[in-house]
Amino acid sequence: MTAVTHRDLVLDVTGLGKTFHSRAGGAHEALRDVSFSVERGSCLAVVGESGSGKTTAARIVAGLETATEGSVELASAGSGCGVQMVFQDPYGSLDPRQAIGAGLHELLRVHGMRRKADRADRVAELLDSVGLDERHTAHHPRSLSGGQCQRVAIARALALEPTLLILDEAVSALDVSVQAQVLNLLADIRERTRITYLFVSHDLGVVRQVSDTCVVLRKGQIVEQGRTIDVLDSPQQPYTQALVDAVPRPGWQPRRRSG
Ligand SMILES: Nc1ncnc2c1ncn2[C@@H]1O[C@H](COP(=O)(O)OP(=O)(O)OP(=O)(O)O)[C@@H](O)[C@H]1O
Repeated sequence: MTAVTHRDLVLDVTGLGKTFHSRAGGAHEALRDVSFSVERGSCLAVVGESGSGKTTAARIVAGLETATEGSVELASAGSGCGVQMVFQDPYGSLDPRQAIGAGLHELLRVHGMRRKADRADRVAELLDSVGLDERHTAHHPRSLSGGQCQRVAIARALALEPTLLILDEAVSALDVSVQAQVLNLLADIRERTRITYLFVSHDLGVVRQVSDTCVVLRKGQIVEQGRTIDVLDSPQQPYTQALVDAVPRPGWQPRRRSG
């Protein structure tokens, strides 16, 4: 048995900085000196309030945005494709004109799977891995629920066997019960495949459930990082404490106004 050693990092981000420049000549520093790493098979959550820089950090790691400073090192992917990303809007990430099965076939074909029979096997396997089946291949996105669409988006991301899967508010648009199903699915996939997750979320309840470690961003800078359970159970910084306090706990009642 090989233990996950400290050196078995899938992602190592060092000193990341990003400044956006507007046409009018203004500058906005979205990230400053952000460093974190993720061990193979683990899940790192990036948390923080709206505008703290979570998506910018994720997009830089995915190669969709360039950093102004710093470096992103990603473990080599073997036969897979490195990084894939799943976004918040399940419908927006799928082609509305294409049936689910045809979309997956095309994706696999473009990535070099020539034989139709091989693709059909892989499509069945991928749908099965996200709790869908043959019946869903003929569906178009609009005839699926939000949760089913997000499962398809995850299947498409997994099709390319990424080393790292970035989930940017990937369950935020779903109802709580559907959210729980997709989170369980992500946990199952991680157990089966040892895939690594970078999980961007403003929802600390979800973050507590899915992640091993977390990074707390505020105005583009890391204010706290460590094991999720430690950070959320005993936050060292007032900002983190305020985020934790904002999460309703079991038994929480909305305050009623008297009179
Ligand atoms: N392309 C861009 N051009 C200019 N400013 C940008 C751009 N993208 C993001 N920003 C700014 O950078 C800051 C960080 O944005 P980012 O989307 O990374 O935050 P976030 O934490 O993901 O927020 P949210 O949860 O609302 O998506 C914000 O002030 C945002 O307005």
